[in-house]
Amino acid sequence: MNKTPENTRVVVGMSGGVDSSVAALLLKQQGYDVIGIFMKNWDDTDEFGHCTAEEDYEDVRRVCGQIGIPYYTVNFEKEYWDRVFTYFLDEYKKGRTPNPDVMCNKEIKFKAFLERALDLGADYLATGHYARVDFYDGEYRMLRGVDEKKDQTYFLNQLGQAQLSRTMFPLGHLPKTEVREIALKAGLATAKKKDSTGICFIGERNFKEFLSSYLPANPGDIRTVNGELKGRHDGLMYYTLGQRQGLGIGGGTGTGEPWFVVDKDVKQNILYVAQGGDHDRLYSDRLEATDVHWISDKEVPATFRCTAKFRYRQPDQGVTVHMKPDNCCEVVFDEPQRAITPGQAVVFYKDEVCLGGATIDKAIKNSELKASI
Ligand SMILES: Nc1ncnc2c1ncn2[C@@H]1O[C@H](COP(=O)(O)OP(=O)(O)OP(=O)(O)O)[C@@H](O)[C@H]1O
Repeated sequence: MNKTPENTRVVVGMSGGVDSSVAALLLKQQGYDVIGIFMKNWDDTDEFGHCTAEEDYEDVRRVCGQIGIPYYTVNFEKEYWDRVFTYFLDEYKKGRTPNPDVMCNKEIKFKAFLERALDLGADYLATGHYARVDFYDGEYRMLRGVDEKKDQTYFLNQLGQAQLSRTMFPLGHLPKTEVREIALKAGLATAKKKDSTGICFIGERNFKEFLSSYLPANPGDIRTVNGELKGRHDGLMYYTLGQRQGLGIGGGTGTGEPWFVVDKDVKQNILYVAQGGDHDRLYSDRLEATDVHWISDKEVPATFRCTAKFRYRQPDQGVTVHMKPDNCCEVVFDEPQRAITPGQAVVFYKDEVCLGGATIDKAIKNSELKASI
């Protein structure tokens, strides 16, 4: 049977936000057999019995009613806990800064959820992500969303051929402003809803309080890069490289500039700080990464040039990638980079195409290399 929109079933991941609402609306208008599914991954009932997932589901219900599509709910709390939250805590325990959104896309949205959608007879899973999929030279490719400010390929870097062959991103070719306009024109209940923020599925939290309820805090010394004692930290897990706020130490001494986190010594439990947001200690020339993943199944050269992002929304940086054994790589930067953070993702691009990504393990200065020869 020839596939037409009418006989193509698409499950849309409905978050109760404007993006997934418009994704579902557009697919329905194109004639697809659309089903909306809301995923619950976290029990977020607070001490007052208030639960944002319930409010979001209420929005999903209203919007699906307006669009005229059936809707269901699935629960992946256990999978989220086992595959995303456990990793999240483990990374913090190691003094690293994890990226739960990347892991959630890999393990939940485009694994557990996609599998469930296919079990329900869907041909595709669609989401409101700002990214595009195309088929070129015998393979699926993931391209950046055309709205540069909203492009979400950074978080989707772990998808592969199997996922992309079953994925639709109906908003990838639209600017966000147009998505809002479409929602307003259609009178969708979520048209004016604010974009979601905070930790993936867990939402906006007092980060310190939240983390301390899962991991014991281990206070220790704050020292300058010259070893001078500057104060006490509440636990290394609360701090990220390049961070300025929340150190509890004023300027006033030395150069008078504010203090920044420049290093963490997990073994000795010391937080290292230096003055000035552009301090030399914050910069590195290359990084080592693990768990390298390529979206294409074609063989990757041992060394190649491309661009990379080391954090979401960073402009692309020129790099040379050297593949290493055991799925590792070394990434050499054209220009020194600030605050390369272990645990975060490095994501590779060739023009519009997202090539894949890896987990940053270590930032390295060229001077360290020379010193060790
Ligand atoms: N609870 C959920 N259930 C099902 N799908 C979800 C859920 N949360 C997010 N998604 C899917 O993942 C996409 C990206 O999620 P993200 O958290 O980045 O939301 P967003 O960009 O604010 O989008 P939205 O406006 O749809 O909330 C959503 O557009 C939606 O398709």
